[in-house]
Amino acid sequence: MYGLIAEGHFDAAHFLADYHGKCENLHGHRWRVEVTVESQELGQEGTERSMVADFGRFKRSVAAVCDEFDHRLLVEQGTLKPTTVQALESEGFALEVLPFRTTAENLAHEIFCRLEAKGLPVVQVEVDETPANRAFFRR
Ligand SMILES: Nc1nc2c(c(=O)[nH]1)N=C([C@H](O)[C@H](O)COP(=O)(O)OP(=O)(O)OP(=O)(O)O)CN2
Ligand SMILES: [Zn+2]
Repeated sequence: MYGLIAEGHFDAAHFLADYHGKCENLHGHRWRVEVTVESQELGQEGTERSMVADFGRFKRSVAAVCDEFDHRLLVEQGTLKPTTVQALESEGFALEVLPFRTTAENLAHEIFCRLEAKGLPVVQVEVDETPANRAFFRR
């Protein structure tokens, strides 16, 4: 098996509804993202001959997905009143409303799916909320 690993990161704010602790309040993280791709075979021709994927293409794809969350308020759909969402947007704040609770586990899964949709042979996405808090999604 061959593999590559690329790292990305994004800074964002979030809160965990129903948490019953300090994380229910709005706070921020610098999320670190580590993506692993694997393949039994290497490319046969062209730019990606003898590669799992071009490091450049791989890194840019990871960065592009991280950018979709960067400097945004990540909001689980339905956890803020529509009038609050409208008020924040009318102030010019960028929100990313997501159909899941914004845990590191769910973010790892979402990033996995977005990278897979770009055609990368992803096998694992690790998401660190802090150097001590790490989650991953693996398939
Ligand atoms: N399994 C998970 N547990 C928690 C998640 C998560 O995504 N998955 N997220 C949070 C919060 O987002 C929180 O920001 C991080 O939790 P916590 O470790 O409690 O906070 P600190 O890093 O500030 O830790 P201190 O030890 O208080 O400094 C909670 N749980
Ligand atoms: Zn948090």
